[in-house]
Amino acid sequence: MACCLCFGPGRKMKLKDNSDQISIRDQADQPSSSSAQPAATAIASSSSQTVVQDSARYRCQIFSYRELAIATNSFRDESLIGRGGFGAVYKGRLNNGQNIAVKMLDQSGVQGDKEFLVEVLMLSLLHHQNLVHLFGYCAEGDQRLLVYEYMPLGSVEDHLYDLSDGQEALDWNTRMQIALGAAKGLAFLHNEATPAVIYRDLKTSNILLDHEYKPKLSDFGLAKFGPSGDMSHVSTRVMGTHGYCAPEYANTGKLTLKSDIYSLGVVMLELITGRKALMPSSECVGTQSRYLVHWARTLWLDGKVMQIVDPMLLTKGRLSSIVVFRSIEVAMKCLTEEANARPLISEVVDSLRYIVDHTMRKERSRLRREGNMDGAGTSSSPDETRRMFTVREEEESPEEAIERRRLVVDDALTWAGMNRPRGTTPPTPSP
Ligand SMILES: Nc1ncnc2c1ncn2[C@@H]1O[C@H](COP(=O)(O)OP(=O)(O)OP(=O)(O)O)[C@@H](O)[C@H]1O
Repeated sequence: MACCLCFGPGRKMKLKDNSDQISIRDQADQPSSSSAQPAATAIASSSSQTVVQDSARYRCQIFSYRELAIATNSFRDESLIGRGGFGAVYKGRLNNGQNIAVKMLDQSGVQGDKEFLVEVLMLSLLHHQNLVHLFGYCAEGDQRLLVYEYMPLGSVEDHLYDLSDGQEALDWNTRMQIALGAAKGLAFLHNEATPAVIYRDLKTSNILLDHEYKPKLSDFGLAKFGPSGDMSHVSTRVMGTHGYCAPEYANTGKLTLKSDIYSLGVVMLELITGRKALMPSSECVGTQSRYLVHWARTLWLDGKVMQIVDPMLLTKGRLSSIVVFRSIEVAMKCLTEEANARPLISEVVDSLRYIVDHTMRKERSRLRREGNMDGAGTSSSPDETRRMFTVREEEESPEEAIERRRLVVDDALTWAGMNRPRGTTPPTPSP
């Protein structure tokens, strides 16, 4: 395979990969590494003979191995911040003071080279506030390294499971903001890139957080261009992560944008439940399956909404039943078995925006009622929170009460019409 990066005049950038073309809006930030050389000249991959050619508008920079060794203190263990399927990840600092994360490919062979190249190509072209920024790469001899902006709060996974002593659980609002940011990143890939990009590996360990918990998608090594022309899907070898793969993709290898929507539904469930996509068997009593999706769906269909919610959230302040109900419903729609019935990413973004706005409105009106702006974020006891979980009508303004009833009726109708399996009753929030 030979592919080259080339950019035409004006604000559009184009990628040619044989006959395929991608054009996206150029929203790139200037890379801040002064030590890196200017634009790419060539990546020659021994196995695939892939070549990335130079261009004035190609923002990705080449780093020397020596430069990155200096930045990471010779890749010492103290600089190691994580390890994934691609290889080890190190924290480093460039000469200009810029913090970086350096991923070192330890997987030799065609797959590793391919993922390296796809990552460079995709992230060189795709720039959005919810995608991690790739500063550049190093391809010297057999060495393959990727240089990213450093994300100080690590991955979302690091904040959901196995918390260290004293580590605070994420509150509801932050979790929903993370879901919204991840959905916006996906919306950019699905709707702004032409042809669309299927991310293919959405999971909590691939959503990184900046210092304000703003989420950014990382790891584009498995990303694919979406179907072109009349094609409804891309056929490909099934790759991804257990627990996140859409059923039709896992079973047939047919990949569509809706496969990403399914994975987003799984991520939302993880944020809401605080449970892993593939649960330890000790946690899934009552279902035969270790899949979080099956566990949550069983409770949802039984109307046991409260049991789905992460108990840690109940210690972190008030939750509105409408908002919780709505968010689980959005996740469940994303997780519909029939791919075509899943929502578009734009619809998910709208729903999540509503959830985030509604949560903030509720919090503001609570603070106003209490006349205590300093009370923001104060914890209540689990019992108190449980008591407040179901919003009492007298606490609502008349408009909120009307809105709440309208939502519940909408939901019941939606469920009765679309999702409800025969013989089950539509779920209602349990007290
Ligand atoms: N840009 C970054 N800034 C800060 N930490 C990072 C960055 N990139 C990766 N990490 C850390 O390194 C860990 C490993 O990341 P990596 O993307 O290599 O693997 P993964 O996504 O966890 O797993 P897999 O490769 O199997 O999908 C992450 O969980 C994260 O904690």
